[in-house]
Amino acid sequence: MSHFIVIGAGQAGQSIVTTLRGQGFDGRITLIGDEPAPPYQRPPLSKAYLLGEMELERLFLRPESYYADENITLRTNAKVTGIDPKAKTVSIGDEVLSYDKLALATGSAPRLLPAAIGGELEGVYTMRTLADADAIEPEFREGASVLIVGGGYIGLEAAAVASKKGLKVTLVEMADRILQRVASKETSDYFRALHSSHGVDLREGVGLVKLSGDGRVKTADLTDGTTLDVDFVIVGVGIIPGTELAELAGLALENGIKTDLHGATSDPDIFAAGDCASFPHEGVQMRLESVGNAIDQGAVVAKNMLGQDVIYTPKPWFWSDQYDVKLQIAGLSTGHDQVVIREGDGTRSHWYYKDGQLIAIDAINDPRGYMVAKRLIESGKTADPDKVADPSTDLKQLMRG
Ligand SMILES: NC(=O)c1ccc[n+]([C@@H]2O[C@H](COP(=O)([O-])OP(=O)(O)OC[C@H]3O[C@@H](n4cnc5c(N)ncnc54)[C@H](O)[C@@H]3O)[C@@H](O)[C@H]2O)c1
Repeated sequence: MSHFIVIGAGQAGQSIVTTLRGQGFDGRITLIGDEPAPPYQRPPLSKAYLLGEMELERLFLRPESYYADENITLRTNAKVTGIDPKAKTVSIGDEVLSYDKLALATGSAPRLLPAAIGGELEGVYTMRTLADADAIEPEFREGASVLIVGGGYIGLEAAAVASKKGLKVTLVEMADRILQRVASKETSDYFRALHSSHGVDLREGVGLVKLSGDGRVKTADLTDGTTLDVDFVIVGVGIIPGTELAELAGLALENGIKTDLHGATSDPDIFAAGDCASFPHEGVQMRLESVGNAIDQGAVVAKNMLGQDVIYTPKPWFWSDQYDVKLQIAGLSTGHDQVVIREGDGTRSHWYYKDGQLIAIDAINDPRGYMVAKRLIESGKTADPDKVADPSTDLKQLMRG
């Protein structure tokens, strides 16, 4: 009987095994993860879970009984230590498992601050895993002072939770503006104003010089010359794709584990999906760090592991919850040459165009605008910018062109 092994029990790994069974694969499946919990959703960790508004079980992607019901061997707390592509085996310490097809869904790890600037002091946290969220949660005491390093989604979502819980929040972003890697200037402007209105001391173009303390962090020296007293620090300075096993196995790497349009690595029996994997897109090896990518690319990889011929076409979508604001993003705004702002009753959306073509939307409390733009983008259609900007235009009319 064929044995398919999936390394990495996150969103992409779950998508692969679910799709394998959904497609009728009746061979053996082993899903291996190094965390104690079964596959769970990460997005709520920096939002509802941290706020104490979500039970642990609701984080799980499937009830624990699912794996036995679907005859999937779920190995938790198991760290794969090596892959031998010639022998087609995977090692977990001394244990050796043989595979027919293998998928790497090894995700990513948070970038850490160097020990030389205090990154290893107690009270300095990253925010990626359930264990991270559980470790930080007790620090969220009303009146405590937190420094957040990094103005990406991790930093901003953590800042929103901290502010809501009555902490004194300072956030430093080294780049000129928050969200520079992932969003437009217009969207950065909106979120800067939102956080400032909630009392967050948000400093852009400011980095960290050093964290100090006797064992536990007490102060932070910043590049703007100030020194802050801090109770704890959250570091959200980006991620590093999980390529170590692939590298040890001699697989090709390029901006992550290099895959082709089918999600196959340089070894035809080994596939990769999710944060760890790059794929060809418009002349570059692109990597998308998102739940949507993990799910969609995972599904494509599963089908191709079964010998189908499915090509991965990314349809990027993201979301972020901060205070009472829901940001929904479809498409990629990179390279846009025009931004159209549409404002309605409590809604706002930024529509991005390149050479007259709608390429992305950032919708702020505007689920209808998001749905319409997402459909247009995914079907390669566009919408007249003047009509988009006019709040009296019925969104359904945009769909008709
Ligand atoms: N809602 C969502 O979609 C969501 C939520 C949370 C996390 N995530 C994802 O999780 C991953 C990690 O998130 P993230 O926010 O850590 O990564 P990120 O790469 O999106 O943002 C990191 C930010 O830190 C800044 N930075 C780097 N070094 C710094 C320093 N020394 N001092 C100050 N600023 C510094 C960078 O300029 C950047 O703006 C990303 O893929 C992110 O998209 C997504």
